[in-house]
Amino acid sequence: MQQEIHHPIPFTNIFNDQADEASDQLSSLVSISNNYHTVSANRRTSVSAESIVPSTITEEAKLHIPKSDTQAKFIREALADIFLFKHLDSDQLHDVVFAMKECPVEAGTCVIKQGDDGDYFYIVQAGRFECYIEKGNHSQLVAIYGPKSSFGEVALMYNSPRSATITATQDCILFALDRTTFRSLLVNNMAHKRVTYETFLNKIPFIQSLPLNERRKIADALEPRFFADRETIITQGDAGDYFYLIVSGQVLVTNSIAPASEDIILGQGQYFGECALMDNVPRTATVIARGPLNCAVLPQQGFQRLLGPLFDNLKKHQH
Ligand SMILES: Nc1ncnc2c1ncn2[C@@H]1O[C@@H]2COP(=O)(O)O[C@H]2[C@H]1O
Repeated sequence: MQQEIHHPIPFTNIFNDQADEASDQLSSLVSISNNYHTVSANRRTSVSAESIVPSTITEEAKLHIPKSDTQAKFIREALADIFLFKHLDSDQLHDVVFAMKECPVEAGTCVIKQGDDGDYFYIVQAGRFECYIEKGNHSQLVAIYGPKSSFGEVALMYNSPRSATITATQDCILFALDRTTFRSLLVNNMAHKRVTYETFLNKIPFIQSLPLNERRKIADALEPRFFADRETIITQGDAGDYFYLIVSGQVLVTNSIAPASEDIILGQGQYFGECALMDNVPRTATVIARGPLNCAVLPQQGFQRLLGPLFDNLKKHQH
């Protein structure tokens, strides 16, 4: 059901358009986040960080914002759950932790406005945010973010406009990572993963129909998972969490309620785990590795967001 959203305060872009240097951006963030009602709503028209070569950020240019041990621990724990950061080494994670700036946000503040340029990636330290996608005069609630959740990565990853509007529903505290640091650390990693999965995705029938940029988004969101022979990947009755694509190897899909003859074997380029995620029901079968198995998985949120438009198609191709 669609619902109307009324912003308690008129939206203002809480960041200005003059700060090309990451350090300038962050100092603006601090002063502006305390004073967001009065800030100019001008959108940035150019973003210098786009042209950055990922590995060329110099030691001098790196931000180092002092943190308490508790703050650093909190950010590390939050990053550990965010797939984008999973491939960073310990030095890179250290850079992320100390580039993040703590920002208090008052209830009612619109932190991200759909359609704007992206300037920061956020981790929620405290409080609650709502994420809406605006279509015409309506806004649809698509996510709620609490402590350790993150948002704001899409526009930074793809140089695209903000894909949703995000508003604080109570007084909150965010950690914000500037665009320059985000891209310098993550774009290299993403490029590598994209190359790895793009060719694979191009061979999967229901994904082939998507435009190139959509296929790339899926490649970027996939995470590798490896399983040993006979390892149980999914247990019937459990809640759904991931969608699995088989990169190499085979699985046995078995339904304890249906007769054994219903068991099926899936191999390279096929997928499983979609039913529970599409229909929001418990896992409908148990899936076991048949020999060593290499999968690429999409977490539930990414699955809904990236493959949502293909659900009809997915159902048609269902085994
Ligand atoms: N359907 C969705 N479900 C969850 N989060 C979303 C959804 N659409 C957009 N977002 C988040 O909202 C953010 C808005 O800014 P970005 O597009 O940079 O990054 C986006 C994601 O982090």
